[in-house]
Amino acid sequence: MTRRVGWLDLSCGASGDMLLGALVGAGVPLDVIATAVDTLGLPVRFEVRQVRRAGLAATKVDVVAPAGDAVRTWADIRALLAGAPLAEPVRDRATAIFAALAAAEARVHGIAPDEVHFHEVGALDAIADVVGASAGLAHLALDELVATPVALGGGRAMTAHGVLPVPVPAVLELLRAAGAPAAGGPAQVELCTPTGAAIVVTAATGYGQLPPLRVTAVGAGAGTRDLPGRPNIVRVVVGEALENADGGRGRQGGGSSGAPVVPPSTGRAHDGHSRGDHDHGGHSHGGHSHGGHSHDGHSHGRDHESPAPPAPEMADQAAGIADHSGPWGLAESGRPGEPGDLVATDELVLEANVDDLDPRVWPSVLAALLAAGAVDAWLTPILMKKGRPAHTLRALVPVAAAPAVRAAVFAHTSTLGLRETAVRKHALARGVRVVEVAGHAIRVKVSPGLPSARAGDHGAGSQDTGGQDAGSRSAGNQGAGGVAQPEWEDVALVADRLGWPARRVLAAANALAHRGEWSDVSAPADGGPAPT
Ligand SMILES: O=C([S-])c1cc(C(=O)S)c[n+]([C@@H]2O[C@H](COP(=O)(O)O)[C@@H](O)[C@H]2O)c1
Ligand code: NI
Repeated sequence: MTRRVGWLDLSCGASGDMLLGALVGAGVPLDVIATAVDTLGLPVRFEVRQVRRAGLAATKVDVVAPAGDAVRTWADIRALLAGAPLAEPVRDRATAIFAALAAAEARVHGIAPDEVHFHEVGALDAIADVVGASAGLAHLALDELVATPVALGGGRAMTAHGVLPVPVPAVLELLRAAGAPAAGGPAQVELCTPTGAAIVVTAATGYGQLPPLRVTAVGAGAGTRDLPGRPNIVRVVVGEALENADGGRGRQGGGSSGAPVVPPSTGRAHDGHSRGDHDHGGHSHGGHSHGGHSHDGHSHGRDHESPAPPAPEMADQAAGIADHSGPWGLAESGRPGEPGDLVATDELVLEANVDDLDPRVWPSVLAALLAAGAVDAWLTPILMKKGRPAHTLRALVPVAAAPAVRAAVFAHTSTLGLRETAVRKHALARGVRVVEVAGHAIRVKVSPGLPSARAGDHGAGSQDTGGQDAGSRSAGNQGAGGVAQPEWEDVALVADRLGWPARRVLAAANALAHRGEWSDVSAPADGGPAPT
């Protein structure tokens, strides 16, 4: 009998939405996934679109869920899964995935599994990822699922626990418990999330390179961000095992597909959902405070990844990823940037005058251009030929992203043409630091400014007027020529979590930045949106 074998390429990490995209890309009907998730009766839905990641076509699955979802306990989720009319294999696998997450959280925080309160990983979109992936895997009906070692990334991630080192503790614990192979890097960002790791270690029957297969389907699941130089995707390959393909070579693991597959080292049964090394039994639930951190919000950073950036600003904007070259980015010469360096890049400005688009469409146009790789996109009201009120749409675009942004302009607007101008952009070398406002991390973009601007600097705060405006021009201990800009998305998120007016959070972040009271975090958090 033909054995159906799947292979996961996790060389760019793993997250729930990337795995879902890979499954859909490999031919799992979205309906199969959506129908399973619908049985839970949660206010979530899926959106699927085709995108490009570093030039490769990939399937992007987004879980659309209301913000501000409640924290759930392991018991809440277990009961939700137990009570839903799910197919048994789907329920079993989803329960096993969350059981693995609960066991990992419990160990990391030194509490019992029943005391675990999930934050991000218990949010609606994570539940949809887990149940959807379980349904997709059941649909593929694989006899084996082999995974490459998972790329973990590095640096720091901003989470409901505050700023955590990457790999985050829950990911490491999931890997340890499953005996799964992994490696740090290749980028200094969070490449593998707890949800991604939990799905992988629960579903994988072994680890290794692509087994000998007659390939029948290939899917590429996209992460949210398009990162220069490295496709931010998970790939799944499905095929029929070539049973004699090892030509008599011994096999390293229990895989029957002929591949040198290494089984997980814990000796668990590989039925796809049996995890003998965890205590996932029925429990009662108590309160829990995760290791003294505050947990009153959610951040859903799901993807990751960065190449060695050609221009730090591009990396900043595309991915919220710090450069790898030192705290101040790469100088024009290519050497690690020093404070005061100007970093120059060649980019394009794409523009078109448009007089016939429904004005309600414009915000989605700007969003689409940014998603396609534009560094910035903006509108200017104009009066054009024939006295018509209209808009000029402009996008600042790295050369490599121009094809995707051009395509997005034509797809999302009514224009029949566009103009392009080559521009040279000069950006101050900058780094990313993190300040904490009432226990919540906020990223701050920091540059000491040009030496000429710092010439009259007489030391930190010497020219500062205090208050919230001063924070943006007087970058902590960098002096009056410097710049420190709190990330607005982080400020808004923290304001929401604290129930404070955003201007109060902004003022507090600016004051901390002005005093240089930040942590030396060279990689920005990945839990929040990319810095802009
Ligand atoms: O939600 C919880 S409890 C949580 C725990 C941990 C630990 O490592 S402990 C980390 N995180 C971070 O949340 C985001 C989202 O994760 P998903 O798996 O839901 O995509 C991510 O940055 C995790 O590192 C959450
Ligand atoms: Ni945790």
